[in-house]
Amino acid sequence: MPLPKAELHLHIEGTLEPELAFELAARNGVELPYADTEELRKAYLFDDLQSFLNLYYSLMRVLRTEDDFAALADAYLTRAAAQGVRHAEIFFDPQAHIARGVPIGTVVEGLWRALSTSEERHGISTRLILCFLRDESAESALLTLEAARPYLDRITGVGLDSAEVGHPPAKFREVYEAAAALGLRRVAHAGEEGPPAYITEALDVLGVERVDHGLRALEDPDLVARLVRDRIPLTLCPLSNVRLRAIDTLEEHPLRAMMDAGLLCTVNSDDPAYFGGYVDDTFHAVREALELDRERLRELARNSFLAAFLEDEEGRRAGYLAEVSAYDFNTE
Ligand SMILES: Nc1ncnc2[nH]cnc12
Ligand SMILES: [Zn+2]
Repeated sequence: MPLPKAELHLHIEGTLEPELAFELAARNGVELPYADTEELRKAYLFDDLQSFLNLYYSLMRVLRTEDDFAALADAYLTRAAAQGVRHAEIFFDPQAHIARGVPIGTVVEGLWRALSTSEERHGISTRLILCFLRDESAESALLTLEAARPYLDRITGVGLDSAEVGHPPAKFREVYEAAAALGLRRVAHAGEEGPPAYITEALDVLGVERVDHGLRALEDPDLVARLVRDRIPLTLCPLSNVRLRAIDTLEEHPLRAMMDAGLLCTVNSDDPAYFGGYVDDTFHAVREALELDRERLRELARNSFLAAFLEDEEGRRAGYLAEVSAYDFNTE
């Protein structure tokens, strides 16, 4: 039995495995520029975030109907359950679908079909987080939030993703203010490739409660002191950082140093179909590479539940935390 954990940084479109991509392509009559799944997998060699995003957006063309989004989410939840995930906060990128003529309603209804039965079918509680694409305009983000209005009872929060450098958080001040006014929680990718100043700006200008990645935080001691003092969680994605060449090797990942600095770190899979592992695979990889002992792993699992948006269900959070405390590593 794997260590119980929450996954807080997971792009549902990044869980599209080659097998499902080909199945949906056939079903929807979409041509893929790869002969088979093996050839597609060979394309998973990235130089940086942008080179990954190019493939990520291109492969999404196979997702067209509610059934497709339901199948995508159900496949993720099935895998996540086997990885010890008890709670998942799932990102989706509506603008990437709307731009292809797939309405946001198709996306949300499809995802919701899988999420609404996730507890009974997979033993996983879920939240949905709508991400704005930061390389699109602020106006487009506002229109997206407007388009999401009929579905807000299913959406817990907003996030910010896609190409980071050159698209600082402040560009999205207005849409984050509107999201806050609608009672939505706020997170943002920051400090993945971009500088630590983007993390500070996401806190100051967007009012984020959690930072996605925050990999470069250690470069700014004042920022670290603030993140520690305010207990702002970071959703780190170590396998992603290596695959997108933000760092050279997993052994050089700052996760251990960040934990030593008192930061509230969590470990997540980001886009597991592309980066070589789901979340428990990631736990195992960092455990080996950074020589983390069992209590460090337990701390990461505990942090994942502390950082989760479970304020409306504190009893559930307490139950998950008790599962972590009681976990016996000998049953792994
Ligand atoms: N790691 C990542 N960074 C930014 N945007 C993303 N979209 C999907 N994965 C992403
Ligand atoms: Zn991400």
